[in-house]
Amino acid sequence: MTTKQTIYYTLTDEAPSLATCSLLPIVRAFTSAADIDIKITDISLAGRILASFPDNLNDDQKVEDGLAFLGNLTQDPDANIIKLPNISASVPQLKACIAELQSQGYDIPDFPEDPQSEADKEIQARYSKILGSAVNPVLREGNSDRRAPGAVKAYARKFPHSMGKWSQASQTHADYMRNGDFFSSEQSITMSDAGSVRIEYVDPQGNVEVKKELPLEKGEVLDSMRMSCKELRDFFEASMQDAKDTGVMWSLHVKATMMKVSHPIVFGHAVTVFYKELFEKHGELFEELGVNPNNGIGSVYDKIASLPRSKREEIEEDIHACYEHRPKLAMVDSAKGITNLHVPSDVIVDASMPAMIRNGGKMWDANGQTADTKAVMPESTYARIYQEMINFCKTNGAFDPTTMGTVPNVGLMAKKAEEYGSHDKTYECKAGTMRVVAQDGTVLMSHEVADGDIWRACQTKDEPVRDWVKLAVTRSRLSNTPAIFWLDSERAHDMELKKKVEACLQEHDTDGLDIHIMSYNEAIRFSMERQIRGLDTISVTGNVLRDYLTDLFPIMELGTSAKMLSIVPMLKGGGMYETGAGGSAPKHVQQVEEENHLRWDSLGEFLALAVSLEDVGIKKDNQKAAILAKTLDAATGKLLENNKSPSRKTGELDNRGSHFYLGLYWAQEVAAQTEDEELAAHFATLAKTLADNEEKIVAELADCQGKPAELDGYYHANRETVKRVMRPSATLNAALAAIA
Ligand SMILES: NC(=O)C1=CN([C@@H]2O[C@H](COP(=O)(O)OP(=O)(O)OC[C@H]3O[C@@H](n4cnc5c(N)ncnc54)[C@H](OP(=O)(O)O)[C@@H]3O)[C@@H](O)[C@H]2O)C=CC1
Ligand SMILES: O=C(O)CCC(=O)C(=O)O
Ligand SMILES: [Mg+2]
Repeated sequence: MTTKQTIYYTLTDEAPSLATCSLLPIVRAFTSAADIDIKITDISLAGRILASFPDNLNDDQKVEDGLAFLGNLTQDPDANIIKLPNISASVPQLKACIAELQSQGYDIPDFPEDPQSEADKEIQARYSKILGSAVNPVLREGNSDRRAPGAVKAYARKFPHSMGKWSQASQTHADYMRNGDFFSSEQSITMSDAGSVRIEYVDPQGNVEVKKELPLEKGEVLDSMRMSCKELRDFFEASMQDAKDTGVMWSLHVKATMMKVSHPIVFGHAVTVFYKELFEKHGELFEELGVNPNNGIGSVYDKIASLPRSKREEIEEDIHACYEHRPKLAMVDSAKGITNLHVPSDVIVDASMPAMIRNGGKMWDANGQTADTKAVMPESTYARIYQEMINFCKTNGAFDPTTMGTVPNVGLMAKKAEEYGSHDKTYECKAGTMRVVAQDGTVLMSHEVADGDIWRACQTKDEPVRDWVKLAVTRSRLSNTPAIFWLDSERAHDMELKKKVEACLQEHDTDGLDIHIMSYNEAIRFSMERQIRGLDTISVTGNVLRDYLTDLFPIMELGTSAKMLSIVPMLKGGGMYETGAGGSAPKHVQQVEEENHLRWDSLGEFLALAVSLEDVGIKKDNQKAAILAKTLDAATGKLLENNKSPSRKTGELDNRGSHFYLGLYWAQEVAAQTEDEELAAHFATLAKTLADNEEKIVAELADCQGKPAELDGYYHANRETVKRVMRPSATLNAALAAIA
């Protein structure tokens, strides 16, 4: 019996949204034959802004709140969602998107940076729900299972990506705080019963302000920690001085998107320390102009644009004067003069550190040359693993993608676990005490804080931890691979989790499995030692390491994390299939605009779709869906084997061309299978048409390249225009229309 099933496919931003326009018509040609409806749900940055201001829009401008819809859907055991990467917006990105929408005639308000009136405060509150990583935490109602499927690993071995050379004499290193950071102040408790606690601030006079009441579940772990503002600034100063003295380039790596409250503050301190004299001299004016260093030095350029020319030039000269006695800064775009301190969302640690390590420990300087780098990640908790990998590469040389083993990840992610759910419990403090107090007045945790210190609390619920341990045991069993729980003996939080993990493991059959608990440095060394011997090791980690490691290892192994299979088995039974583990690659859109070539690789989408279809097959007993899943995997394997992935070079096969080959191979696979003759017959014609016209279609897809492509918008491009750009082959379009 077949019941119609809907797969919700997200419409996001930038390169993935362009790719969707080309891929979906092909996918729909297949899924319609299995009675599966693919429904687009808009969770793009522009879509989320429009959905937040319905009262400002005409009826024909109003849009559905796609994120709220999908958020509810995660609670449905039948949920089947394919989630592409989306923009996690910094303030500059949000403002750019607002300006674009306004220019298109949407009467939405400006982002009030310093709201005074109640009305402005309300507008800012709506916008702050859209800022940073606002999508993933809503949808991720499950833990994370990310790995490189066999076919992908085989492809990387056959067609290895380039790897930079590592020299033993490399000056590159990770630099982090030794004292005064979150790591050195972490406290943690586990709730023996359900109950509520209060987060309180006590001023030096002893007055108590309740910041928040927090209902907690039985078995929930609650942490609190503090970063000293003074020690952070002293650290930045010393680190910049050391880089200057030793002639190494300076680079800051934070996650201002996901850690959307604490990391922009950290970023802002780096900006005001680096450009110290500038902020000392023009502090008052900057205050008046509304310069916010947390938005980067770009904010200074932005706000001084309206000043009289002579004043502006004076400030620009003062900016340049700062470079004289500071170390070289790593560049995001040396041609355009965009530095690492321009915008907080340009350098995102999970992708930027692996990219540097893959590149022999080098980043780009202002002259477009590569240079050894002091990679600064103030918070030492996780920064230490990068130093371990750097040491390892200095000793052993660069990893070899043709022989190295793989490190898949099982990540604790559900219900905003750990630091990634801490934004609504993060405070930039005044001097006094921050504490967590039980209902009966017992002080459970407490920190002395000084002006400007950052204090935060993190929650980890019991149910996700149990599910995570179970997922680790299941993956270890199914893949016959050792699993390492990365739990640091120096961390209060991890020691609370360790008790739970040990108890939980007792409840599972672990006979014959190789399961360990190790501190981070030990765990990464163990995994890398095995890896260079071609052996695989599952990393079982908390939420931040999930994010970091699922870029770090894939970027070494596969060149990009876009090629990962990324599954979120939802706690309520549904499934979310994320595509890859990387982002939305803004550089790729630029290339389309300039040369009409999209180098985005949709392999993550192909992999996600196959597991999504497999799930429909099982849950709905839909045999056709099961066949489509199997044949899609086979087609993806063939695509990799024949190297039909997009090339980076204009004129060569791009994203659209790789979609054509996927369609061709998929049709051929369905036509060739014998389990369902009706299905085979249905696709035989498509297979033949596509094969007969291969040369013509590939030529049509190449001929359009080499000239600029107009998308009519960046954040909110015109979908009809994008369709024309992304579907330029009349022959392919006709073949797909014929089967519909
Ligand atoms: N799941 C999610 O929703 C995520 C969203 N993001 C968002 O994405 C944006 C960019 O983040 P960033 O840190 O630069 O990370 P990205 O992963 O987008 O970029 C790193 C580099 O990886 C390569 N890459 C990534 N995906 C692909 C792909 N599918 N095909 C080919 N190459 C790929 C590109 O390299 P090259 O340019 O050399 O081709 C790219 O420049 C931000 O807005 C961020 O918030 C980031 C991570 C996850
Ligand atoms: O949601 C985000 O901002 C990024 C998520 C991410 O990097 C990841 O899950 O790997
Ligand atoms: Mg990531």
